[in-house]
Amino acid sequence: MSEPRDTIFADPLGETNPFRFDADVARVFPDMIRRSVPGYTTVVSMSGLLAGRYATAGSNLYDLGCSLGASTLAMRQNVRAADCCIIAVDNAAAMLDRCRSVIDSDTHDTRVELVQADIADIPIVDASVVVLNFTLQFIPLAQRGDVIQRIYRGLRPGGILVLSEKVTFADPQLDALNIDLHHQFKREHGYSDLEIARKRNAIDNVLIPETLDTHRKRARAAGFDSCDVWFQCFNFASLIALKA
Ligand SMILES: C[S@@+](CC[C@H](N)C(=O)[O-])C[C@H]1O[C@@H](n2cnc3c(N)ncnc32)[C@H](O)[C@@H]1O
Ligand SMILES: O=C(O)C(=O)C[C@]1(C(=O)O)C=C[C@@H](O)C=C1
Repeated sequence: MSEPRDTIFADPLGETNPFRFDADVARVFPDMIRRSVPGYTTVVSMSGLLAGRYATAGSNLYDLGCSLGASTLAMRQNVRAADCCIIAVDNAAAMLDRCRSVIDSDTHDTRVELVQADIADIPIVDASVVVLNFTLQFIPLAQRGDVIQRIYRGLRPGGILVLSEKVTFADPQLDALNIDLHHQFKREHGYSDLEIARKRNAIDNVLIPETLDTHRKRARAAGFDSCDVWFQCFNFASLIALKA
């Protein structure tokens, strides 16, 4: 069955309110994110591969900001370690409702728990893998250090954080170029200039991107022994951070 198409910002007379993960967004989310985030499919499937490699028996795996469960499913399909539990967290009821039916129709063995909560509040306990795919960017800047520190503390030694984000560049020319390339990517995936402009306004001050350097420094400050980029396409990147 084909996914419902994202036309949320297509109406020239529509109001542009701040972006929210409501029922309208939840309905079109798979199409929206695939046509909006260069490399999304690769990031999700490689999150699964990494989860398969780092999951240890009896541990928890977290998918923080799970949306409709794409990364949860990728992890579930790859985990071979015994007695693991994937804890998928999102604070948007509309996203979690749809996530529940996605997970219910999947037949892989690893247990999945869905939790409606703010990732700034949930305890991270006995984890081998934590995935934060395109979610930290929505957390207030002042809370981000604490979120990463709690993840570090909740990971077992040998555990991994996968952190994927929209990023900015300190060099203004590179920043402008990458924003432009991202918009070209969206145009080539069928979004009009109007839709691109309206979405840009809607996510302004809602999605706050940072530089890769800021992400690396925050991970180091939280205690991670190694952290660097494993994937990047334009202004979207994914990092791995390792706890020795
Ligand atoms: C871009 S989506 C994440 C995509 C998803 N990780 C995937 O791989 O398909 C961001 C998600 O983060 C959730 N979110 C935003 N702020 C949150 C918070 N403070 N606590 C929990 N979830 C949050 C949103 O509801 C949304 O579902
Ligand atoms: O930056 C943009 O233009 C986006 O559309 C990106 C983005 C994201 O990275 O989360 C923003 C909101 C939606 O969740 C889907 C994609």
